[in-house]
Amino acid sequence: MNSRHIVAVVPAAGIGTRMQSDIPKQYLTLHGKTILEHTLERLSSHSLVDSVVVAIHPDDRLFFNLPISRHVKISTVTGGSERSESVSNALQALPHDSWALVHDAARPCVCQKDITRLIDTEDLSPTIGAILASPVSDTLKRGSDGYVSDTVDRSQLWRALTPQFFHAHTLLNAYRQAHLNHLTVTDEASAMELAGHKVKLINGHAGNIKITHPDDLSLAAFYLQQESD
Ligand SMILES: Nc1ccn([C@@H]2O[C@H](COP(=O)(O)OP(=O)(O)OP(=O)(O)O)[C@@H](O)[C@H]2O)c(=O)n1
Ligand SMILES: C[C@](O)(CO)[C@H](O)COP(=O)(O)O
Repeated sequence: MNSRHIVAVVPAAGIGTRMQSDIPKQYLTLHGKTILEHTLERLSSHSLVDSVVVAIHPDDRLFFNLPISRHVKISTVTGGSERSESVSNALQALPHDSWALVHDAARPCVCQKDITRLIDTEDLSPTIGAILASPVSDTLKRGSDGYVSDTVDRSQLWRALTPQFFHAHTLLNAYRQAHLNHLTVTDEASAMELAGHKVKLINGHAGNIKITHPDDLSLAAFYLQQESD
């Protein structure tokens, strides 16, 4: 039984440059709902999630038109110029001793079973967290000037997914330390690793894709359909 106070932190303040769309990708529609609505519905409906804090762009005029923006569990903070800043802004708003379940708005296909397995990971502590991840199954090449320079041993490589689950105050301090050291981190685990903490790898559903490029939309639509079947 989980006695922790768990807050889902949703970085949703990006502008989706790589999607090349007229609006930020989290507001594109799949199966009649925005990507952000799909994501927030899955997090806010999870029985182990006590509340949700969404980091939205300062100029975002779309979020509060969504009915889910009025969900009793959901509140917002202003995002920053980088994902790490958006997450840090949300972490500062959390009650002391919360646990942060950080999940990209751009990952609407996350399944509830994976969220439960991540939260229920054994032996977590303020200095030991856990992330969903997927083992690499392709042969990986390092490239230089358009040619293969070498083949990377994939046997111990994983793709980091989200959610990533950490003690909120420890994670905030880790992000602050990375920022003070001018280190760019692209996920919560990187900040925690740099701070010398441990991160458990929890095998997650490969369909939990991050919608980044236009081609990802049809794949996400497929995986969303699988969940609703
Ligand atoms: N300053 C930022 C940048 C990103 N994000 C969020 O972090 C998640 C993962 O980032 P990414 O996929 O890179 O989204 P964008 O930054 O919007 O995409 P791009 O890099 O193509 O602009 C997304 O849900 C995005 O909204 C955020 O909250 N604040
Ligand atoms: C957090 C993340 O989704 C883990 O794979 C990834 O690092 C986000 O990267 P992005 O460039 O901000 O999309």
